[in-house]
Amino acid sequence: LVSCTKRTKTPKSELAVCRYVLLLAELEAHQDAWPFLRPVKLKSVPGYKKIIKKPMDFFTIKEKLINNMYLNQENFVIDVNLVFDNCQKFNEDDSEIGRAGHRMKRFFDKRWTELLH
Ligand SMILES: Cc1ncccc1N[C@@H](C)c1ccc2c(c1)OCCCO2
Repeated sequence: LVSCTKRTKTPKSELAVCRYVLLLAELEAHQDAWPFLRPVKLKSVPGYKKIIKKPMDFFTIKEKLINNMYLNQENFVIDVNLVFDNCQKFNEDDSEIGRAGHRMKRFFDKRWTELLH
């Protein structure tokens, strides 16, 4: 993972990267994270490729984080929210995956706010 001590950035964005790394680790460890840990296999989920224009998952977010592809915090939050928006679009609210998505979104929103203060 990104070494939080690497002095390649201004201290402010360095702290931000540590915040994302921490938060992402919490998301991945959450008991309801199972549908979101890896990219959806488009061949094993009929309709997903057609309906979801921009697939996203926690592993892909981690890779982007490690490759320093989040130049500002907005892009990190945009990708995390993409995971949950895709989930709401494809899954019924009253379904296993739909409910997991709502719980994960609530958890993320809470932790994101806490980490900002
Ligand atoms: C987030 C999401 N949204 C819509 C569909 C799937 C997913 N997640 C993927 C990883 C998944 C979860 C459960 C699955 C599945 C695949 O394989 C097909 C068989 C049933 O079990």
